[in-house]
Amino acid sequence: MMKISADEAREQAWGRQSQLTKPPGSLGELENIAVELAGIQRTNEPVVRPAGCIIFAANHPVVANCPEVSAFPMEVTSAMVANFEAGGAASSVLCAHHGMPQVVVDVGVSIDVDGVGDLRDGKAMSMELCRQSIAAGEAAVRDMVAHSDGLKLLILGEMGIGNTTVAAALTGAVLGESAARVTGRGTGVADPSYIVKLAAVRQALENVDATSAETMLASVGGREVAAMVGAMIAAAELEIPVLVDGYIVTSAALVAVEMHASVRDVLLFAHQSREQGHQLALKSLSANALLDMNLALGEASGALVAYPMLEQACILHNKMATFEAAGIVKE
Ligand SMILES: O=C(O)c1ccc[n+]([C@@H]2O[C@H](COP(=O)([O-])O)[C@@H](O)[C@H]2O)c1
Ligand SMILES: Cc1cc2nc[nH]c2cc1C
Repeated sequence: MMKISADEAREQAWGRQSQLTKPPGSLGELENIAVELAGIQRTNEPVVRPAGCIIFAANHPVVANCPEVSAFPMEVTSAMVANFEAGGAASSVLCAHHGMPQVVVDVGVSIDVDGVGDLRDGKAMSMELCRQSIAAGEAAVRDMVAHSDGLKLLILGEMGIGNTTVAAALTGAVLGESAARVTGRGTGVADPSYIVKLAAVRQALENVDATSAETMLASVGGREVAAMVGAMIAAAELEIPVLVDGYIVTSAALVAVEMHASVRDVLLFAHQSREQGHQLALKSLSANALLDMNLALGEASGALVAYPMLEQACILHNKMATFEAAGIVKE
């Protein structure tokens, strides 16, 4: 298919929307989605099939050192990886339903936690490990593209007990927000644990290396978040739209956009998570999330629920009749 410039594609797409048999603007957000996808894909025939879903999984030393930050133990991360592979996780069920491949990439589920520092002292990862994780994310996208018949949409998700603490620390660091404004309940921590979680995020924000987005990622991030940063950078280079899931994926988006502003152009935001910090992150990215369904699961579930809306936006854009073709006189 002939590629045109992003501006030209958006202009043509708005032109087509205005000719379709509907009052102008009556398909609301579906029109914006179609035009946005047209711009990213640089065509007036946007499509989201074939789509692919990558889940990055990792554990976090902070959970070993301070288990109160999550309502679940870190063993659940590996158990859930097995559940994805067996097809029993929410996102596996939805991927199978959509006929979409789900690839699970282990970027550090088995970690050595003995005597290892964590995000509370600004030592979540060495810069070397952080860069390796970013590279793993980039490689996963390139691999998925190589094994697909022209990937048209990338859905990113994560699995990692403790990573709402990571997302809170990163969001607080990038946005300069307080721990209280970015820390939520994650998997459902009760009040006494929430106080400990809040203190962990506060400590991380005191010790974060705020020299650059990358140093923030290394000092208070996590491997799966770094991998998603790499995945977004690769997708932007390949002009593949990315449907962003919840709070943790959005915290990766904050970092990726700081590192490469052009990443923002390929991102669409599926939903507003229950996590309070997510709203602040979305606002700072000028993102208009498609759904607000009180979801707090992660693993790409919200993006997979929103996916049919993208598909419908495309088929309406490509297949509806124009006024001229239908012989309807507008005025
Ligand atoms: O994506 C979200 O907004 C989201 C909100 C709450 C929880 N999660 C998921 O739950 C896990 C992290 O929760 P926690 O309490 O262990 O930090 C991790 O595996 C995420 O996929 C995800
Ligand atoms: C059971 C379970 C499933 C998940 N999926 C993503 N994060 C999760 C966290 C838990 C605890």
